[in-house]
Amino acid sequence: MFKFGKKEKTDKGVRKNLGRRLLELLNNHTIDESLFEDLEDLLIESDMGGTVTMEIVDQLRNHVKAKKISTQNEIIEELKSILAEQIKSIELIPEKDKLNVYLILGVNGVGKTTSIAKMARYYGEKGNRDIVLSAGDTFRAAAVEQLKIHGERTGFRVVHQGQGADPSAVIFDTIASAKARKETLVLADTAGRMHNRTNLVKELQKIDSVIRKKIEPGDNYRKILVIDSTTGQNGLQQAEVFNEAVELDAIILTKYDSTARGGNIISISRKLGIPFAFIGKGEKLTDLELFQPESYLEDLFSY
Ligand SMILES: Nc1nc2c(ncn2[C@@H]2O[C@H](COP(=O)(O)OP(=O)(O)OP(=O)(O)O)[C@@H](O)[C@H]2O)c(=O)[nH]1
Repeated sequence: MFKFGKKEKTDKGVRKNLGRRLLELLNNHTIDESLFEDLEDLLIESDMGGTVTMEIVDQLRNHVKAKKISTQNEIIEELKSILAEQIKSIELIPEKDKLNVYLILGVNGVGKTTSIAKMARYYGEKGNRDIVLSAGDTFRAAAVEQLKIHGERTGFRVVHQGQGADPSAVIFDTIASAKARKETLVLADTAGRMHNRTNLVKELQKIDSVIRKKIEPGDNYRKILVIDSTTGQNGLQQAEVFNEAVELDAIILTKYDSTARGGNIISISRKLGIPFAFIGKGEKLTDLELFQPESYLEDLFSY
Protein backbone atom coordinates (compact mmCIF):
# COMPACT_ATOMS: atom_id res chain seq x y z
CA MET A 1 0.00 0.00 0.00
CA PHE A 2 1.19 3.52 -0.84
CA LYS A 3 2.47 5.60 2.07
CA PHE A 4 2.76 9.37 1.75
CA GLY A 5 6.32 10.57 2.07
CA LYS A 6 7.70 7.22 1.02
CA LYS A 7 9.63 7.41 -2.23
CA GLU A 8 8.14 5.01 -4.74
CA LYS A 9 10.25 4.27 -7.79
CA THR A 10 8.83 4.39 -11.27
CA ASP A 11 10.75 3.31 -14.41
CA LYS A 12 12.26 6.77 -14.56
CA GLY A 13 12.71 7.49 -10.85
CA VAL A 14 10.59 8.77 -7.97
CA ARG A 15 6.83 8.69 -8.50
CA LYS A 16 5.06 12.07 -8.39
CA ASN A 17 2.51 12.08 -5.59
CA LEU A 18 0.09 14.80 -6.70
CA GLY A 19 -2.30 12.43 -8.55
CA ARG A 20 -2.63 10.01 -5.64
CA ARG A 21 -3.07 12.70 -3.05
CA LEU A 22 -5.59 14.54 -5.19
CA LEU A 23 -7.67 11.41 -5.53
CA GLU A 24 -7.53 10.86 -1.78
CA LEU A 25 -8.59 14.46 -1.19
CA LEU A 26 -11.55 14.13 -3.54
CA ASN A 27 -12.58 10.86 -1.89
CA ASN A 28 -12.65 12.57 1.50
CA HIS A 29 -14.55 15.72 0.53
CA THR A 30 -17.78 16.83 -0.97
CA ILE A 31 -17.34 19.75 -3.36
CA ASP A 32 -17.25 22.58 -0.86
CA GLU A 33 -14.91 25.36 0.29
CA SER A 34 -12.81 23.02 2.44
CA LEU A 35 -11.97 20.98 -0.68
CA PHE A 36 -10.55 24.07 -2.37
CA GLU A 37 -8.60 25.03 0.75
CA ASP A 38 -7.02 21.57 1.02
CA LEU A 39 -6.35 21.60 -2.71
CA GLU A 40 -4.40 24.84 -2.26
CA ASP A 41 -2.19 23.14 0.35
CA LEU A 42 -1.64 20.18 -1.96
CA LEU A 43 -0.61 22.32 -4.96
CA ILE A 44 1.73 24.40 -2.80
CA GLU A 45 3.33 21.17 -1.52
CA SER A 46 3.79 20.14 -5.16
CA ASP A 47 5.93 23.27 -5.73
CA MET A 48 3.43 25.39 -7.63
CA GLY A 49 4.08 28.36 -5.34
CA GLY A 50 1.62 30.35 -3.19
CA THR A 51 0.41 33.05 -5.57
CA VAL A 52 0.14 30.84 -8.62
CA THR A 53 -1.69 28.17 -6.61
CA MET A 54 -4.23 30.69 -5.36
CA GLU A 55 -4.88 31.95 -8.88
CA ILE A 56 -5.28 28.40 -10.19
CA VAL A 57 -7.63 27.35 -7.39
CA ASP A 58 -9.70 30.53 -7.85
CA GLN A 59 -10.06 29.71 -11.51
CA LEU A 60 -11.04 26.12 -10.69
CA ARG A 61 -13.60 27.29 -8.11
CA ASN A 62 -15.19 29.59 -10.71
CA HIS A 63 -15.23 26.91 -13.41
CA VAL A 64 -16.75 24.34 -11.04
CA LYS A 65 -19.55 26.77 -10.28
CA ALA A 66 -20.09 28.02 -13.83
CA LYS A 67 -19.96 24.57 -15.44
CA LYS A 68 -21.91 22.89 -12.60
CA ILE A 69 -19.12 20.34 -12.17
CA SER A 70 -20.13 17.61 -9.74
CA THR A 71 -17.85 14.58 -10.09
CA GLN A 72 -14.27 13.77 -9.08
CA ASN A 73 -13.26 13.06 -12.63
CA GLU A 74 -14.63 16.32 -13.91
CA ILE A 75 -12.69 18.23 -11.25
CA ILE A 76 -9.45 16.44 -12.15
CA GLU A 77 -9.99 17.07 -15.85
CA GLU A 78 -10.84 20.73 -15.23
CA LEU A 79 -7.72 21.22 -13.09
CA LYS A 80 -5.59 19.51 -15.75
CA SER A 81 -6.96 21.77 -18.46
CA ILE A 82 -6.33 24.90 -16.35
CA LEU A 83 -2.74 23.75 -15.76
CA ALA A 84 -2.27 22.84 -19.43
CA GLU A 85 -3.04 26.46 -20.37
CA GLN A 86 -0.20 27.67 -18.14
CA ILE A 87 2.57 25.48 -19.51
CA LYS A 88 4.92 26.83 -22.12
CA SER A 89 7.16 24.57 -24.19
CA ILE A 90 9.57 24.96 -27.09
CA GLU A 91 11.47 22.56 -29.33
CA LEU A 92 15.00 23.84 -29.83
CA ILE A 93 15.98 22.94 -33.35
CA PRO A 94 19.40 24.15 -34.54
CA GLU A 95 18.96 26.05 -37.80
CA LYS A 96 20.60 24.51 -40.85
CA ASP A 97 23.57 26.27 -42.48
CA LYS A 98 23.76 28.82 -39.68
CA LEU A 99 25.81 29.12 -36.56
CA ASN A 100 23.71 28.10 -33.55
CA VAL A 101 25.05 29.15 -30.16
CA TYR A 102 23.32 27.61 -27.14
CA LEU A 103 24.57 29.24 -23.94
CA ILE A 104 23.83 26.97 -20.99
CA LEU A 105 23.30 28.83 -17.73
CA GLY A 106 22.41 27.97 -14.15
CA VAL A 107 23.69 27.91 -10.58
CA ASN A 108 26.27 25.33 -9.57
CA GLY A 109 25.35 21.68 -9.40
CA VAL A 110 22.03 21.90 -11.29
CA GLY A 111 23.30 19.68 -14.10
CA LYS A 112 24.60 22.08 -16.78
CA THR A 113 27.62 20.05 -17.89
CA THR A 114 25.64 16.80 -17.91
CA SER A 115 22.82 18.47 -19.89
CA ILE A 116 25.32 19.74 -22.48
CA ALA A 117 26.60 16.20 -22.95
CA LYS A 118 23.04 14.90 -23.21
CA MET A 119 22.15 17.58 -25.77
CA ALA A 120 25.28 16.83 -27.80
CA ARG A 121 24.24 13.19 -27.88
CA TYR A 122 20.63 14.10 -28.70
CA TYR A 123 21.51 16.40 -31.61
CA GLY A 124 24.25 14.03 -32.73
CA GLU A 125 21.68 11.21 -32.95
CA LYS A 126 19.54 13.51 -35.07
CA GLY A 127 22.39 13.64 -37.57
CA ASN A 128 24.14 16.83 -36.53
CA ARG A 129 27.87 16.02 -36.55
CA ASP A 130 29.10 19.63 -36.50
CA ILE A 131 28.87 20.23 -32.77
CA VAL A 132 31.51 21.80 -30.54
CA LEU A 133 31.46 22.00 -26.76
CA SER A 134 32.81 25.11 -25.03
CA ALA A 135 34.24 24.74 -21.51
CA GLY A 136 33.08 28.13 -20.20
CA ASP A 137 32.82 26.82 -16.63
CA THR A 138 36.36 27.80 -15.73
CA PHE A 139 35.62 28.10 -12.04
CA ARG A 140 36.06 24.42 -11.32
CA ALA A 141 38.94 22.45 -12.91
CA ALA A 142 36.83 19.29 -12.69
CA ALA A 143 34.10 20.90 -14.83
CA VAL A 144 36.55 21.30 -17.73
CA GLU A 145 37.74 17.70 -17.27
CA GLN A 146 34.14 16.50 -17.10
CA LEU A 147 33.30 18.25 -20.38
CA LYS A 148 36.42 16.81 -22.04
CA ILE A 149 35.32 13.31 -21.04
CA HIS A 150 31.82 13.99 -22.37
CA GLY A 151 33.41 15.27 -25.59
CA GLU A 152 35.30 12.00 -25.98
CA ARG A 153 32.18 9.95 -25.23
CA THR A 154 29.96 11.83 -27.65
CA GLY A 155 32.70 12.26 -30.27
CA PHE A 156 32.65 16.06 -30.30
CA ARG A 157 35.44 18.62 -30.07
CA VAL A 158 35.84 20.56 -26.82
CA VAL A 159 37.38 24.05 -26.66
CA HIS A 160 38.92 24.76 -23.28
CA GLN A 161 41.51 26.83 -21.43
CA GLY A 162 42.85 26.47 -17.91
CA GLN A 163 40.97 26.81 -14.66
CA GLY A 164 40.35 30.47 -13.80
CA ALA A 165 40.44 31.59 -17.45
CA ASP A 166 37.91 34.22 -18.54
CA PRO A 167 34.74 32.32 -19.56
CA SER A 168 33.92 34.99 -22.17
CA ALA A 169 37.33 34.42 -23.79
CA VAL A 170 36.79 30.64 -23.94
CA ILE A 171 33.36 31.07 -25.56
CA PHE A 172 34.73 33.76 -27.92
CA ASP A 173 37.49 31.36 -29.07
CA THR A 174 34.96 28.56 -29.49
CA ILE A 175 32.74 30.66 -31.74
CA ALA A 176 35.75 31.84 -33.79
CA SER A 177 37.01 28.29 -34.34
CA ALA A 178 33.48 26.97 -35.02
CA LYS A 179 33.10 29.57 -37.76
CA ALA A 180 36.49 28.70 -39.24
CA ARG A 181 35.63 24.98 -39.26
CA LYS A 182 32.05 25.54 -40.40
CA GLU A 183 30.67 23.84 -37.30
CA THR A 184 27.02 24.71 -36.79
CA LEU A 185 26.24 24.16 -33.11
CA VAL A 186 28.16 25.54 -30.12
CA LEU A 187 27.04 24.23 -26.72
CA ALA A 188 28.66 26.54 -24.16
CA ASP A 189 29.02 25.69 -20.47
CA THR A 190 29.17 28.42 -17.78
CA ALA A 191 29.86 28.48 -14.05
CA GLY A 192 26.97 30.49 -12.56
CA ARG A 193 28.85 30.66 -9.30
CA MET A 194 29.49 34.17 -7.98
CA HIS A 195 29.49 35.19 -4.39
CA ASN A 196 26.72 37.71 -4.94
CA ARG A 197 23.91 38.49 -7.34
CA THR A 198 25.48 41.69 -8.72
CA ASN A 199 28.69 39.89 -9.71
CA LEU A 200 26.75 37.02 -11.23
CA VAL A 201 24.60 39.38 -13.31
CA LYS A 202 27.69 41.35 -14.45
CA GLU A 203 29.51 38.17 -15.47
CA LEU A 204 26.48 36.87 -17.38
CA GLN A 205 26.00 40.18 -19.16
CA LYS A 206 29.67 40.22 -20.14
CA ILE A 207 29.44 36.73 -21.67
CA ASP A 208 26.20 37.70 -23.43
CA SER A 209 27.73 40.85 -24.89
CA VAL A 210 30.89 39.03 -26.09
CA ILE A 211 28.72 36.44 -27.87
CA ARG A 212 26.54 39.13 -29.46
CA LYS A 213 29.62 40.89 -30.80
CA LYS A 214 31.06 37.68 -32.23
CA ILE A 215 27.99 36.27 -34.00
CA GLU A 216 26.59 37.55 -37.30
CA PRO A 217 23.07 38.89 -37.75
CA GLY A 218 20.95 35.87 -38.59
CA ASP A 219 22.92 33.45 -36.42
CA ASN A 220 20.78 31.59 -33.91
CA TYR A 221 21.77 32.48 -30.36
CA ARG A 222 19.77 30.98 -27.46
CA LYS A 223 20.17 31.42 -23.72
CA ILE A 224 19.05 28.32 -21.89
CA LEU A 225 18.70 28.03 -18.14
CA VAL A 226 19.14 24.73 -16.34
CA ILE A 227 17.02 24.25 -13.20
CA ASP A 228 17.20 21.35 -10.74
CA SER A 229 13.62 20.20 -10.14
CA THR A 230 14.43 19.09 -6.58
CA THR A 231 15.00 22.72 -5.54
CA GLY A 232 11.30 23.59 -5.87
CA GLN A 233 10.49 27.27 -5.65
CA ASN A 234 14.21 28.21 -5.62
CA GLY A 235 14.08 27.36 -9.31
CA LEU A 236 11.64 30.21 -9.85
CA GLN A 237 13.94 32.66 -8.07
CA GLN A 238 16.91 31.48 -10.14
CA ALA A 239 14.90 31.91 -13.34
CA GLU A 240 13.97 35.45 -12.28
CA VAL A 241 17.61 36.45 -11.67
CA PHE A 242 18.99 34.91 -14.88
CA ASN A 243 16.08 36.19 -16.96
CA GLU A 244 16.58 39.71 -15.67
CA ALA A 245 20.28 39.50 -16.52
CA VAL A 246 20.16 38.06 -20.05
CA GLU A 247 16.55 37.40 -21.12
CA LEU A 248 16.23 33.63 -21.31
CA ASP A 249 14.89 31.73 -24.32
CA ALA A 250 14.29 28.33 -22.75
CA ILE A 251 14.66 26.13 -19.68
CA ILE A 252 15.95 22.60 -19.14
CA LEU A 253 14.57 20.95 -16.02
CA THR A 254 16.93 18.34 -14.55
CA LYS A 255 16.70 15.60 -11.90
CA TYR A 256 13.01 15.11 -12.55
CA ASP A 257 13.63 11.47 -11.63
CA SER A 258 14.55 12.56 -8.09
CA THR A 259 11.51 14.56 -7.03
CA ALA A 260 8.02 13.54 -5.93
CA ARG A 261 6.78 17.09 -6.62
CA GLY A 262 7.42 18.64 -10.04
CA GLY A 263 4.98 21.58 -9.93
CA ASN A 264 7.52 24.35 -10.36
CA ILE A 265 7.16 24.10 -14.14
CA ILE A 266 3.69 25.57 -13.67
CA SER A 267 4.81 28.53 -11.56
CA ILE A 268 7.79 29.36 -13.81
CA SER A 269 5.67 29.11 -16.95
CA ARG A 270 2.89 31.23 -15.49
CA LYS A 271 5.02 33.87 -13.80
CA LEU A 272 7.82 34.28 -16.33
CA GLY A 273 6.43 32.78 -19.53
CA ILE A 274 9.77 31.08 -20.32
CA PRO A 275 9.22 27.85 -22.25
CA PHE A 276 10.61 24.45 -21.24
CA ALA A 277 12.68 22.66 -23.86
CA PHE A 278 14.05 19.49 -22.26
CA ILE A 279 13.54 17.45 -19.13
CA GLY A 280 16.38 15.42 -17.55
CA LYS A 281 15.36 12.14 -15.96
CA GLY A 282 18.63 10.54 -14.87
CA GLU A 283 22.41 10.70 -15.03
CA LYS A 284 22.92 8.78 -18.27
CA LEU A 285 23.42 10.55 -21.60
CA THR A 286 20.19 9.02 -22.85
CA ASP A 287 18.16 10.41 -19.91
CA LEU A 288 17.04 13.57 -21.68
CA GLU A 289 13.61 14.03 -23.22
CA LEU A 290 11.97 16.82 -25.17
CA PHE A 291 9.62 18.58 -22.79
CA GLN A 292 6.07 17.66 -23.75
CA PRO A 293 3.27 19.31 -21.75
CA GLU A 294 0.82 16.41 -22.22
CA SER A 295 3.18 13.73 -20.93
CA TYR A 296 4.34 16.03 -18.12
CA LEU A 297 0.73 16.45 -16.94
CA GLU A 298 0.00 12.76 -17.36
CA ASP A 299 3.00 11.95 -15.19
CA LEU A 300 2.14 14.61 -12.61
CA PHE A 301 -1.43 13.32 -12.24
CA SER A 302 -0.57 9.61 -12.31
CA TYR A 303 -1.35 7.54 -9.22
N1 LIG B 1 19.32 11.98 -11.07
C1 LIG B 1 19.76 12.90 -11.94
N2 LIG B 1 20.99 13.44 -11.76
C2 LIG B 1 21.41 14.37 -12.65
C3 LIG B 1 20.60 14.81 -13.74
N3 LIG B 1 21.30 15.76 -14.40
C4 LIG B 1 22.49 15.91 -13.77
N4 LIG B 1 22.56 15.07 -12.70
C5 LIG B 1 23.66 14.92 -11.73
O1 LIG B 1 23.82 16.14 -11.04
C6 LIG B 1 25.18 16.31 -10.65
C7 LIG B 1 25.67 17.69 -11.07
O2 LIG B 1 25.70 17.74 -12.47
P1 LIG B 1 26.69 18.68 -13.28
O3 LIG B 1 26.36 18.48 -14.74
O4 LIG B 1 28.09 18.50 -12.85
O5 LIG B 1 26.18 20.10 -12.79
P2 LIG B 1 26.74 21.54 -13.16
O6 LIG B 1 25.58 22.45 -13.16
O7 LIG B 1 27.54 21.51 -14.41
O8 LIG B 1 27.65 21.82 -11.89
P3 LIG B 1 28.88 22.87 -11.66
O9 LIG B 1 29.93 22.53 -12.68
O10 LIG B 1 29.31 22.61 -10.26
O11 LIG B 1 28.30 24.24 -11.86
C8 LIG B 1 25.95 15.17 -11.29
O12 LIG B 1 26.15 14.16 -10.33
C9 LIG B 1 25.01 14.68 -12.38
O13 LIG B 1 25.19 13.31 -12.70
C10 LIG B 1 19.28 14.24 -13.88
O14 LIG B 1 18.48 14.56 -14.77
N5 LIG B 1 18.93 13.28 -12.95
